[in-house]
Amino acid sequence: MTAVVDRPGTAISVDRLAKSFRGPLPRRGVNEALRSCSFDLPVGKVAALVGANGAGKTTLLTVLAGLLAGDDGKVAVAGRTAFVAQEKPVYRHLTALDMLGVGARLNLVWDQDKARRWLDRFRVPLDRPSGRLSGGQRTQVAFAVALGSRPDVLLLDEPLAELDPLVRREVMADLLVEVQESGMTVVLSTHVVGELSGVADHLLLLDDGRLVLAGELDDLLAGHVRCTGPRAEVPPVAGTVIEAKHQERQSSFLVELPAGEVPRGIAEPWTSRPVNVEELVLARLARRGERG
Ligand SMILES: Nc1ncnc2c1ncn2[C@@H]1O[C@H](COP(=O)(O)OP(=O)(O)OP(=O)(O)O)[C@@H](O)[C@H]1O
Repeated sequence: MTAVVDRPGTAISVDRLAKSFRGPLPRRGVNEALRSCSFDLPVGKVAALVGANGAGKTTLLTVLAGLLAGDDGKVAVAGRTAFVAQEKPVYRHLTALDMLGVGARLNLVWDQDKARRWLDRFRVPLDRPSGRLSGGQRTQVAFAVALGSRPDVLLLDEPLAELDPLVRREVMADLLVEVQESGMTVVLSTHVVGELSGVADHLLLLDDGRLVLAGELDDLLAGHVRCTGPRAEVPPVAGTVIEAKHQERQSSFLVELPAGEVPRGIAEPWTSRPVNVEELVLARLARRGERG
């Protein structure tokens, strides 16, 4: 079971969490979905959980939500959680308003106005059976129910998948307002990495069940640099090469700087520039592909 965080200012604390699934008979191989994952997330932050298909994002969110037990390690969450799962539960005959009624009955704390405002804001038909709502509208119903329960920690599994680009932006902007007003903490898994800037302030990057990046986004970005210069086998700065691209006369490296290193200017003809979240994540994910 998920424990309660006892450190003030920490919303989620995960320490060496491991979770395996057993494959089907007769071979019954073990699938390590999470391998010794550790991170802390402060209260009031928005963390983006990214990783390739099958990296372990849903498994981590499900454990954080208290719906699945880890095999090893510790998980602690401060306060009440709400979980919007990837497959939105559809009670086909219940309308959006019925769903709010269910939310009101199932939750000890319930804010009907907040839930209702979300449905109105995104123009969700209130009295149409859920089975006849679009995928995006069903997502909004799930959001409304989750927000109505006034969670301290909101866990969202690919919430943007069924929303059009404009609505995605509106939903993220409104969620940020909720975070600012309520002090809620959000963890959202997503493949839409290009839209994370200005939304997420923390990044959790899973690679085959391992948490390979975890921390404040600005710190993670500052710990990497892109160097471009004449064709070379190694970059002009110390660190771990995350990505190397070579053309006939030019090389470009994305380098993770040694911990605590302040990036210094590099000698001409090399040039360096900061990396953005999209290229950092894509380079990390591609690295996995190269390793097989
Ligand atoms: N109930 C289960 N039984 C067996 N294996 C499972 C189960 N749930 C997940 N897995 C496996 O655990 C690994 C992690 O799955 P998970 O759903 O957490 O990944 P994900 O990062 O959310 O993927 P996606 O981006 O495709 O949604 C995968 O290899 C998956 O096949």
